[in-house]
Amino acid sequence: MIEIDQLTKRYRKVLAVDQLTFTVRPGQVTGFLGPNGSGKSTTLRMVLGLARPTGGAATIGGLPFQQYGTGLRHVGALLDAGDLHKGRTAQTHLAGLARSNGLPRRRVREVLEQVGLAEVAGRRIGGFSLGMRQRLGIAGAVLGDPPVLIFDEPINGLDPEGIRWARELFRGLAAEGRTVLVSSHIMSEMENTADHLVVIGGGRLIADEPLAEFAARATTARVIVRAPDPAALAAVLREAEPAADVVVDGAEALTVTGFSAVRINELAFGHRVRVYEVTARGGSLEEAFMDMTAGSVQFRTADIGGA
Ligand SMILES: Nc1ncnc2c1ncn2[C@@H]1O[C@H](COP(=O)(O)OP(=O)(O)OP(=O)(O)O)[C@@H](O)[C@H]1O
Repeated sequence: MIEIDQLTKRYRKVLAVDQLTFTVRPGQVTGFLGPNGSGKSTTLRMVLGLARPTGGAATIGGLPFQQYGTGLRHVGALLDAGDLHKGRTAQTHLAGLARSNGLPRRRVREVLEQVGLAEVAGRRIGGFSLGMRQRLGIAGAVLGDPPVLIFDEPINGLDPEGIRWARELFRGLAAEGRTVLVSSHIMSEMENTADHLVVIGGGRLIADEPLAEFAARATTARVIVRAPDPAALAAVLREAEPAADVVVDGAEALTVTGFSAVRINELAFGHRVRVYEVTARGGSLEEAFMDMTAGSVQFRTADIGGA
């Protein structure tokens, strides 16, 4: 279990993490989501004792990370796949980690097989693709067979086959009862991977809930209606269902949540209100995530032009 309690990190003017509180439980994959610059890496670095919190605390199994002696037996992590000694081979890199963490040498061969790098074990890391480096980083994380695993953007650079492999690996590790925390800035990467979601924006907690609950909310069907007199139709719908969400969108359109397209048609017909078109739309998780974090996105596309 990873417990994050009022965790805060300030870098001069930037409040990177702002009183963040959440718990990562064993036996499931927790997706840690947020747009670029939302504070995911900073949070993970604090959990791993690589950055000192300005306030609050992060503990793993009730203790700060620094109190675990041979770290890799307790917590495995992939932080930055680029941060590897390029002159070493995959084999020597992992052998070094095994030695410094008091792990049996046979684990090196086992994890190289597990991540699909056995055949390139003797090649220098400098010649590895980003996907191969991610696999090597994942190998390092699982080397000590730890009960807690943290992966920062592990899907980055993997091809579709690699993504499927990583997803199954994470799910398998969770099914063995381990605590698995996986960060990403892309919702769709988490859709078939995570059981639970923690969403942050601007260093603050935005959502902490099972993926199924997030999905149920996100995919609530909206119905778009085109009608010559949308206000008249809105009045009919609001009278029929005061709790429904009815928004007049311009001169000839309505967006309605809480009614089926069929019911809207029937109500309109019953009240002799004319409609041109009734279209049902299911929202995607990606859309819901973007809506949810819109207020906190640091680098908007429009800013890039430098206007
Ligand atoms: N060492 C540092 N010094 C100063 N500011 C920093 C430092 N590390 C991170 N920041 C700032 O803190 C904020 C959060 O950054 P962080 O890397 O944690 O976000 P992230 O969610 O991991 O983003 P990404 O998805 O782009 O990796 C950003 O504004 C970043 O510029």
